[in-house]
Amino acid sequence: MPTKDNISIMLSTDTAGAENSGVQYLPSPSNWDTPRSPNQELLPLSATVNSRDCLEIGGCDVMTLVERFGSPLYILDEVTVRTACRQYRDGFARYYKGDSQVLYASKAWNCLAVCAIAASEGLGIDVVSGGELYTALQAGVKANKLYLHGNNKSIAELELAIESGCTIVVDNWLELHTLADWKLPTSDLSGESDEQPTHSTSNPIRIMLRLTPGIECHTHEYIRTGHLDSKFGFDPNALDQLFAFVSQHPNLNCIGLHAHIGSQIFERQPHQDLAGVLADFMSKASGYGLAIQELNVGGGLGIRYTESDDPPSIDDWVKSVSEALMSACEQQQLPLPKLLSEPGRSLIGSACITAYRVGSRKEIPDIRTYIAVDGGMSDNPRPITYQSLYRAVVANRMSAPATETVTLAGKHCESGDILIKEAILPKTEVGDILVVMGTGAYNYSMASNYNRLPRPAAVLVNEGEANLILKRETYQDIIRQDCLPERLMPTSH
Ligand SMILES: Cc1ncc(COP(=O)(O)O)c(C=O)c1O
Ligand SMILES: N[C@@H](CCCC[NH3+])C(=O)O
Repeated sequence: MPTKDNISIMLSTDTAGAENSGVQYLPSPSNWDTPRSPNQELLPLSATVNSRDCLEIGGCDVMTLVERFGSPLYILDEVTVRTACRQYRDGFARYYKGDSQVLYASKAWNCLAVCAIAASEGLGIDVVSGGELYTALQAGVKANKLYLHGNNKSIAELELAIESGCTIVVDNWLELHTLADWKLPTSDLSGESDEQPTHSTSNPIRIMLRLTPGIECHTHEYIRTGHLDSKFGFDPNALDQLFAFVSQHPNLNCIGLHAHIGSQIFERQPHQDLAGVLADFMSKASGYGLAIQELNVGGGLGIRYTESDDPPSIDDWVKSVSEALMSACEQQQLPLPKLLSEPGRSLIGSACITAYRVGSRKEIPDIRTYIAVDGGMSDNPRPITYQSLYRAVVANRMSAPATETVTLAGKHCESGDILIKEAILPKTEVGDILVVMGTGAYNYSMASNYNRLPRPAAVLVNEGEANLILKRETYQDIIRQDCLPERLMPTSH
């Protein structure tokens, strides 16, 4: 965390042209005592600049981390993740008069260490596949805090969820029928086993229903989910049929309703509207005898990727959602349900940076200068997928004034492999460490081996210590799943 000593170092380096150098992105000193909302910062909360003019995260010099762990390197700041978890958790405890539970939407970054951190802060985990569920279980997350999503869950995924005892967020009729007809284990039917059946009418399957709320929000069309024309959730026009079906199947224990409207949202109104819509749905469900105990408003709060992004703070978002749900329940004279939320990006996005080494430079007079780094769309597919904007700094010369506009390119065999189209940077040299900020969400989790690049390592930093949380892949890892039929072996040629 920032200390008085490194505050003065930072101030001594930022006198010349700080507004135009990497130093401009440091969290503001006036807010260091009361941490700012992580989703409103470009750099992690612990970011400082040391006497070598190098960026430090979690008390670790980024240059030194790259020398030790190689590049590209995801660097995750523990303080920032924990701060975001606490701001959500404590915010709901403060503003919402009923019970609440924050679930980390682990699709943003699912791995053992991140699941373990979220769980240690009292959060549950939202998983969206057998792989994410397995990881969370292996990280020691308790099944009663796990919720399985997915619009096309396989039988094997449902089995894992039922066996482990996590809650299933049912998305569609096929899944609902499958669960309603779920066979009891044969051992239970024969009565020969002492083992408790995983479910029965006396121990029904715990489900929630995902409903499409019909709410539009302003975000990229690929990451909008709450509008009627969405592949996710039950159509709100078929609620009578849905609630009637669920109420007639005693081996389904429907404890709650869920909706999620989209991701990277800066407006507060859509989530306030959602709280009202969910309260309406809950009231309708009670007409069918369904005792809904939990309402889940999903995730979606955006983060600052560039100076012009202006998301509400976590605290503001939590307050407005809590107040909206309390007021909707009061109007409809409903008891306050347990309020669940599922933030992903705003919990982890701003906690991580990606460090690259600068390589080749190509100057095309009067057109553009390309600077290439040693990663690209395989470690951060967001720019090429959603035209997402990022900002970068040169980590080993944080106070050097930015003097040129360049295009930051990846190393993939793809012209669209551009991380930042117009990066304003100091003149870079081969070997400089270029840091792209805000890469905690949907970077590692969407990473690929395109062009057979090994996926980068990730380190967790805190108070001067760096722990590896993901090993860098090797070439052996790259061919691990390859099979070479015998007739193709070199000796048979
Ligand atoms: C069902 C569900 N919950 C939670 C999230 C997390 O969203 P975000 O990362 O924007 O908070 C998503 C992603 O959009 C989602 O689909
Ligand atoms: N992958 C998207 C977010 C999708 C969230 C899942 N519904 C992104 O990178 O912005």
